[in-house]
Amino acid sequence: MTAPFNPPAADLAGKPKVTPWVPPPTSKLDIDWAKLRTIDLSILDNPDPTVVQDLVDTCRVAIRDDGFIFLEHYGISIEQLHRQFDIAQYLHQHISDEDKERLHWNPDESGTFAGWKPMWGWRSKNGPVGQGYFRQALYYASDDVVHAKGKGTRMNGHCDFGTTTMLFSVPISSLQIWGRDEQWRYVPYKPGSLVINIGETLELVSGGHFRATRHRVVDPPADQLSSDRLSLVLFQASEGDLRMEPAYQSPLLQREGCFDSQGAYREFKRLRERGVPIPTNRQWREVQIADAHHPTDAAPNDKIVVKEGKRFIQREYLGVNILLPA
Ligand SMILES: O=C(O)CCC(=O)C(=O)O
Ligand SMILES: [Fe+2]
Repeated sequence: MTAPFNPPAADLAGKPKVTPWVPPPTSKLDIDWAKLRTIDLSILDNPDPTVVQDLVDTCRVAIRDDGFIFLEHYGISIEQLHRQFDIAQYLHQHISDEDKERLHWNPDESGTFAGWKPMWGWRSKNGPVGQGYFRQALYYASDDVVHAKGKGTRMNGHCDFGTTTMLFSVPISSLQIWGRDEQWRYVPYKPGSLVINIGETLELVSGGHFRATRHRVVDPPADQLSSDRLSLVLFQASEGDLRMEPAYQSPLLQREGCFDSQGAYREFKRLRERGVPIPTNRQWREVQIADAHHPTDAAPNDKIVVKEGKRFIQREYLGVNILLPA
């Protein structure tokens, strides 16, 4: 049984009055949505062990094959969830120019990924230490200048470098995942649910049993182009000093060994075989954050390679080659 989430009341004295966020309309277009499995946590309370076992089996397949999973009935009501959107909307509507400047994302000095980021034209240079954090992002309605500069991409294709990421499912469809059939597909909206996205650290630690799936953010479908998109995301941190190594002592790896078909795990295995030192969690995320580019900026570490007629972006971090669909 999940413990009830019981935050302080919204109308406590001294709290600002926050206007409710109204979910924008979903896309009515006929879209070939990504098909994700759902983990309904309330099933864990079911007295029938076969029903619970079914959930466990679904979970295992979703973790290994999809890496993107809907989570439902996790102990937070849709009203409580929407309050987080109210607050995010309030933040973006009320933040002053002075606070934008004071809190401007400055990884070189703050050493974190947190901070206010403009629509484009990020100032970051080098050396940030990415920690787990909660992000309230506002993707503005499609803008001709940004569209032309970024060619419709709002965040370049990537795998999250941490353990798990919790994305609040949102009505404006911009998030796309790269399927096993090498096609980008939009993630559909499932009101009130969280989209759990497995990151590279977990793929590595689990010896490839958990799949980190590539994803990106693009302009929404044609009927949503004029809507702003609020996106609330919780990134889970990992211990910076740990090496990006599988947890060989885990009962699962002892029993089944490592699962060799996947991205990050396979790349790191090659590194080990070549005798190159395995980076720590901190080194791995720092090198990636330092290289994070807004799609409107040049990305000097990117190389285009063509494999079997398909164009890929190749990046190289600490001797590991990352291949992303272009
Ligand atoms: O805004 C989204 O839906 C996804 C953002 C994302 O993939 C990221 O920040 O890592
Ligand atoms: Fe991501």
